[in-house]
Amino acid sequence: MKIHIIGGGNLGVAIAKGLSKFSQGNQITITRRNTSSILYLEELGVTVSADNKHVIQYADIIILTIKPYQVDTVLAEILPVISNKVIASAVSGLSIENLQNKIGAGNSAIRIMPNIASQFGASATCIAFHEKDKEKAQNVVALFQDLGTAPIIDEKLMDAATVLAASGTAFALRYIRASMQAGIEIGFDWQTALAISAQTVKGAAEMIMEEQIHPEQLIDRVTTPQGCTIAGLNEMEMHGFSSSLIRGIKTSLKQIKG
Ligand SMILES: NC(=O)C1=CN([C@@H]2O[C@H](COP(=O)(O)OP(=O)(O)OC[C@H]3O[C@@H](n4cnc5c(N)ncnc54)[C@H](OP(=O)(O)O)[C@@H]3O)[C@@H](O)[C@H]2O)C=CC1
Ligand SMILES: O=C(O)[C@@H]1CCC=N1
Repeated sequence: MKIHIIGGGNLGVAIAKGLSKFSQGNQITITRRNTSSILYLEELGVTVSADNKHVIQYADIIILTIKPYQVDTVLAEILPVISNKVIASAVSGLSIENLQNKIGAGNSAIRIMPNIASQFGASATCIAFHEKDKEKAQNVVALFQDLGTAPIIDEKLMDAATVLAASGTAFALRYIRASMQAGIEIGFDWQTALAISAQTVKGAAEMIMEEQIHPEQLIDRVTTPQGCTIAGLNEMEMHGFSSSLIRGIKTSLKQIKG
């Protein structure tokens, strides 16, 4: 397929890199106004352009990875030269209905919420679309399945997905950083502490995904009675570990909803 990514920033580049590695047989074009920092993507076989319209008429899927306030400018530029296109938007807060109204009935609006782990084929990309576009959305779903998981969700959960799955990357990284900092305090150099913390999180996530059980069942396997784990966990909870995470996620959601 021919994939046209508009907005070669953090997310757009992660998707382009992921597609070049994990989704064979696609032709990828990525655009931004100042291309100098992403020209290296050409070495991965990705076409880089400052012209949003460059080969767009051949695109099977157009992916929007621009900021909300950049949408109208970009659409004004591309709409005169496209018709009958699938436009997959990762723009946070932009509803399918709003995008569909902007792009007209001749094109299809699909909403996607990937995260930057797309680059490593490890994103959790939530996807929503209207029933009329069910068939056209299948290519988008298949594409993002190559980049990790791609659950189809009800659009009313899209803002929640943004926070859980996209902002969630930063939340998980902050846990890893805190764990690393503690690791330094108890005797490791930062590199060793970081490597141990990251691998431990990866191992925990793999167990959850493999066994598909409640985390507390796995936690129970680690917490030896009178042992160090339960002592540490209880101390963390007394200082608001879970509640601070929950409050943070709910605050992020409020920020999107405005
Ligand atoms: N970062 C993330 O983890 C995630 C982000 N999102 C959403 O994705 C969108 C992009 O986020 P993010 O990648 O972080 O933002 P960035 O600012 O990193 O990327 C946006 C890119 O768009 C380019 N751009 C701006 N105007 C135009 C234009 N007229 N034509 C073409 N390109 C343009 C900018 O480059 P230049 O100025 O050179 O044109 C910039 O590189 C946002 O809506 C965000 O909410 C969603 C999920 C995860
Ligand atoms: O922070 C943001 O607004 C964007 C959306 C999710 C991740 N980054």
